[in-house]
Amino acid sequence: MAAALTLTGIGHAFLGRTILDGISLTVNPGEVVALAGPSGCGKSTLAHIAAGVLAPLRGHRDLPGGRCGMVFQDPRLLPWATAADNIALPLRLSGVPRRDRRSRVEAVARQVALLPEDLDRYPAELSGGMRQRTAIARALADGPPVILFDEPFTALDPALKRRMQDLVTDAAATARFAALFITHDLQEAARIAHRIVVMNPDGRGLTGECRPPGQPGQRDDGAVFAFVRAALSSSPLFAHLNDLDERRLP
Ligand SMILES: Nc1ncnc2c1ncn2[C@@H]1O[C@H](COP(=O)(O)OP(=O)(O)OP(=O)(O)O)[C@@H](O)[C@H]1O
Repeated sequence: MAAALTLTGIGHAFLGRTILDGISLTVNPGEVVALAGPSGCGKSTLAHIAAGVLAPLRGHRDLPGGRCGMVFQDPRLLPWATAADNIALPLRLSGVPRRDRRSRVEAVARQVALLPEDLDRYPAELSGGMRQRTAIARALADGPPVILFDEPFTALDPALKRRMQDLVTDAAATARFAALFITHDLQEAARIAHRIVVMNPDGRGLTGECRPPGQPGQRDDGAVFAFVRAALSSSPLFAHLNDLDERRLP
């Protein structure tokens, strides 16, 4: 099976300071890969390289499907456009005729549980959760083979966070996109991912990876808590996950 996203030997530096080095990673079609690592290790930089919005100084990015969606912590909606028009943006950019856009917008809105009346609202009229649903619907709209999630739920309260995680799990199972989901929350990774990849704290290479038992969407809370407790207390893979090096933070 050809990978949906392959990063090979990625290296990057800002202002002469190496941020990433020797990062190689693949995500297969239909697979949700959580990318974990301590704050400041370069996860967002890697996501921007994977999305193609930042050219790496070293290494190669291969995205055979050509397109990818992105969801950020800040939903980044156009404030002057309704939810429907925000969701339709990728369709408009790829030249889908107006008459076909509405039905596609309604279909992805249903997938993220937005109601028809929400679609005519402007971002300022929507709650934080509804705005993030709109951002996810926008990422799904043109059916990209890969979606990159950059800590999308970090700012949400725990109940909403769980609901959004379930939404991603359901959408990934239905639409079969490949997802690279960046998070420093191991519990989140353990709920939503098929595979967890851990970055070294200094961004130079990967520490390793593991597969939590079971499948996303089928792990109950007990299984998730047991995995996280064992991982944080005894696995060398996660020993530095909660380290904080403020010199590497913006
Ligand atoms: N445009 C930029 N110019 C200069 N330095 C940058 C730039 N973007 C990021 N950095 C630096 O690169 C390092 C890695 O940042 P990045 O945001 O990729 O890490 P992260 O692992 O996503 O962090 P967090 O988990 O806190 O979001 C940080 O030290 C940051 O200050």
